[in-house]
Amino acid sequence: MLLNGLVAASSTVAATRSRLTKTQTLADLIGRLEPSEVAAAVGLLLGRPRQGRLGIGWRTVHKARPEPGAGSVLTVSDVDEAFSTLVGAHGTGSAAVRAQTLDRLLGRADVAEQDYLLRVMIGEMRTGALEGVLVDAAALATDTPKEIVRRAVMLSGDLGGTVRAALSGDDLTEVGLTPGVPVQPMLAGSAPSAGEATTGMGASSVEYKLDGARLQVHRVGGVVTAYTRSLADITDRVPDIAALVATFPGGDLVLDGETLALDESGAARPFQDTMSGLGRDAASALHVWFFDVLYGEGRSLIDEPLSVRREVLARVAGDHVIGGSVLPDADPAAAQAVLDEALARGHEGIVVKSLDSVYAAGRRGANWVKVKPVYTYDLVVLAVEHGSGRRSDWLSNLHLGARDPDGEFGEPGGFVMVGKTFKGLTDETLRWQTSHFPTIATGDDGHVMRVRPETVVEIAIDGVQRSTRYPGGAALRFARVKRYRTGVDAKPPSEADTIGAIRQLLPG
Ligand SMILES: Nc1ncnc2c1ncn2[C@@H]1O[C@H](COP(=O)(O)OP(=O)(O)OP(=O)(O)O)[C@@H](O)[C@H]1O
Repeated sequence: MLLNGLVAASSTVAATRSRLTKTQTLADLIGRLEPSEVAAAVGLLLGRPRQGRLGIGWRTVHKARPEPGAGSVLTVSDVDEAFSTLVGAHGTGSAAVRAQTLDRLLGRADVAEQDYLLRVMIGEMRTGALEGVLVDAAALATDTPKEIVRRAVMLSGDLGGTVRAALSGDDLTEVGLTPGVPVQPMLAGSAPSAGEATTGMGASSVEYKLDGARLQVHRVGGVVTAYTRSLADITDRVPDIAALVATFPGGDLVLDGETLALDESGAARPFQDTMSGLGRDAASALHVWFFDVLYGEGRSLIDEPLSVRREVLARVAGDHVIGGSVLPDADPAAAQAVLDEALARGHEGIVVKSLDSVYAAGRRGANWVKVKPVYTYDLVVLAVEHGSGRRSDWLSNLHLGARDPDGEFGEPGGFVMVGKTFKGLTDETLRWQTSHFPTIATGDDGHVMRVRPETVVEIAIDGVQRSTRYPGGAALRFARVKRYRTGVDAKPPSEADTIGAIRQLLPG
């Protein structure tokens, strides 16, 4: 397929708010792709080349931009090949190879194609929200139920591969959970109180919500591998946990849990300590509690109710199962008692889970509901101001954006500014952000450095007020930085909190 077909489809998708039009446009496009082009095309559409990061900054690209060509000659495969050359170039002479590759590629592209490629190459494409639409489009193009495509993507962790398999006529229902292949974790919705979390839930498991880092641990043929929330392999940073899981009874396993640093008295330590434990070799202070099992006793358990999974978990992980209580029916007072107990032990809150529910990989829903007494939101840094006074050498004040998936207040899939903060930044965090943001800068007027919207930061607030200054009509009150969602605790911008969630806190 010619690149310009993909660029045209992509601009149709960006120009409409109708999910149906987006889906149909992409379904048409998918229907015209050769199976061999699918992975590259999906990568281009999502702004995430299948080769991974191309290591090209906006400066290089702005310098490198040659005169546009006539267009309509580049194919998706040409682009894919050029990207492979770019990531494959190492060592002496690699700079010249990269410059030449870039020049050849862009010299054959017209203006629209150049713009598209540049945005993909520097990672400026904001299409995280497109993943769901692509799943629907693949379902439509191959006449497969959406749920089946979605499930295959979650279980294989590979959207491009799933679309290719569907196009080639493979039976996607056969894609199952495979120990060793990490799956998107199930996520929690939220409720303002224990009472509201239990409403309508029926029998539930009310668990402590530990303020650590999510860990998915696989054991295959005795070999243990641990993954973060965003499915990065961190086995070598949690050797004690890997050794512990190696001693659990039975064969292959997939466990879901939380790792946390504890002090000598057994009390939870601040979140930063967990992170530095993961960062250094001194991982011995890290403990782990499991709250779910996805594979065990010789079979996949994701379609079993939580009640069954918890029984297996108790047999497999024994003392390492997370604390909490099982409630036979909705019982606000009992759930509140578990919340009080969790807070008294220094935990963040509780997660109330329906005992009837299956493990819905990658889903945030009503079957897991978290309750935390402090409001925290994961927002995206849109820009950062150069500091003044004591902070004049640092990048300090952050401009914070909430996700706007439907384009209610701007571009669909974009971000709406809801506030600024320089509170809560430690010297270490200031140092980190001062070196990080220039690597993703898209412009700098000497006061404000604009950055690609990809850094997620967890912000605590006291509330939200009406605002005429910000386009979403909402401004954060007393925003302060809790932590960056990077590294082991990474969260992608496509999962940041939405402007809708922030506006829910508006008074009256
Ligand atoms: N008992 C538990 N059950 C499920 N998750 C738990 C539990 N204890 C701690 N967690 C953590 O809580 C997270 C869900 O809550 P929360 O939303 O506050 O965290 P998050 O990482 O910001 O967001 P997300 O819900 O998007 O994962 C899980 O990802 C997991 O890391």
